[in-house]
Amino acid sequence: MVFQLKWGILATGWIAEKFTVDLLIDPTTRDVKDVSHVVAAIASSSGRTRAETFRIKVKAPSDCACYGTYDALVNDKNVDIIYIASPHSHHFQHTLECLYAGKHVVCEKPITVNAAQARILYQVAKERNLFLLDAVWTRYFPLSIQIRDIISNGEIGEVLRVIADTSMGEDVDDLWLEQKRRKVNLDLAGGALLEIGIYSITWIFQTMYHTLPVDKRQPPSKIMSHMVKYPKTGVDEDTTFIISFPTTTPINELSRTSHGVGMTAFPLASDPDQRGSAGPTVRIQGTRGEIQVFGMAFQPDRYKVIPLKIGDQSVEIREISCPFPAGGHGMFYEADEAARCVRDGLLESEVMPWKESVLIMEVMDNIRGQCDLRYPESVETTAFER
Ligand SMILES: NC(=O)C1=CN([C@@H]2O[C@H](COP(=O)(O)OP(=O)(O)OC[C@H]3O[C@@H](n4cnc5c(N)ncnc54)[C@H](OP(=O)(O)O)[C@@H]3O)[C@@H](O)[C@H]2O)C=CC1
Ligand SMILES: O=C1OC[C@@H](O)[C@H](O)[C@H]1O
Repeated sequence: MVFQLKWGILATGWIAEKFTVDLLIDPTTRDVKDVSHVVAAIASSSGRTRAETFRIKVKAPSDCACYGTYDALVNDKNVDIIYIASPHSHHFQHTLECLYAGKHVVCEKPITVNAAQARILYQVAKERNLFLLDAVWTRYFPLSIQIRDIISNGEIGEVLRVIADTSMGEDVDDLWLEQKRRKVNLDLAGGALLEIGIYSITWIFQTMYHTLPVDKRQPPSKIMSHMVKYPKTGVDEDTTFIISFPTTTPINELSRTSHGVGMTAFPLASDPDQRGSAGPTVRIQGTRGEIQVFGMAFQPDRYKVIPLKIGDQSVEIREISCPFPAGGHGMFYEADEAARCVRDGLLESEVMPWKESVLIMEVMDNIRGQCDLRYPESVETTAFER
């Protein structure tokens, strides 16, 4: 039996289009036969015409409802789950609105602006018995799953250092002048850390934290950071951080730490020619070898497993390519995960547990706190404003 999930799309911007197009791709093209997706409704706060134009553009069926308010969408009885694609400044309010209306939710990254908001969302989802997913898409890729498995199987030994760089190579003044100004707008919780630095943190967490058995996962023991602000708006345009974790392998009774070095920037590029000439964007370094990930850290397409050479033994390097099937953007993987969780009556996904999602928000709070980046109270608030 194929389980069918009926989606509502909240907001019609850039990523909403990518996600909706991916939802409409036949799942069997990626060898998925147990779940399928229906785009049941689309809502735009800019009016019904905008929602209808979006529906036609993404080629959603003509019986898909189009609304000019988010309120109408959350009250549509034909919708099981809502994908939230508004700016992150609005994720807390929009997710609460959906949960209070009894809808399951997949919310774009970052799930909220701060950890306090995320805790409230997960609490409400729990109380109302609703599924809620932090849609940091990269985690759900086959590439990420394969890499986590290689690490969990011990193939590169204990991971003691991860270096992850998510830097876009975008002119910040151009961002500010263009329609993409959301990314550097303080009022919309802009800045490199929340926009793309979250992917460097994702790589650090999914390789150094998530690969441990649940009862061995420990929060970071220390975080250090440095930020460069964009003078016109005060958001960060370039942020670097070190996140240390306690390890489970003390040396001579002394505690030992592993650490992730994360970088993120708008004006610099981690993969300048987009062909990997500058090297990997993520390096996962273990005591018996290294995994190198190529391509933008949010959408990598290949990786190498490089065993440590010991003595004269020959070393076999494996290079694995993971293209997205059917011309997809790669967002269908998180949708499939959501469908399976809803089908199985789960409230959270094992791939991105609520606890880990909150921890990641705490890390970003900590970095912002160290570097004095605070958003307006209307954005940081934990009050629900109807
Ligand atoms: N996973 C990924 O790869 C990506 C994720 N993202 C995340 O998705 C979210 C949206 O990003 P993106 O699509 O680039 O943003 P856009 O600016 O392209 O779209 C955001 C949409 O949100 C709606 N919206 C509601 N309130 C506001 C408001 N006050 N100001 C502006 N827009 C508003 C609008 O849709 P409408 O008028 O229809 O209501 C708007 O089109 C962000 O949180 C971002 O972090 C972004 C890009 C890639
Ligand atoms: O989340 C993101 O990942 C993909 C990028 O293109 C985009 O700018 C960013 O928001």
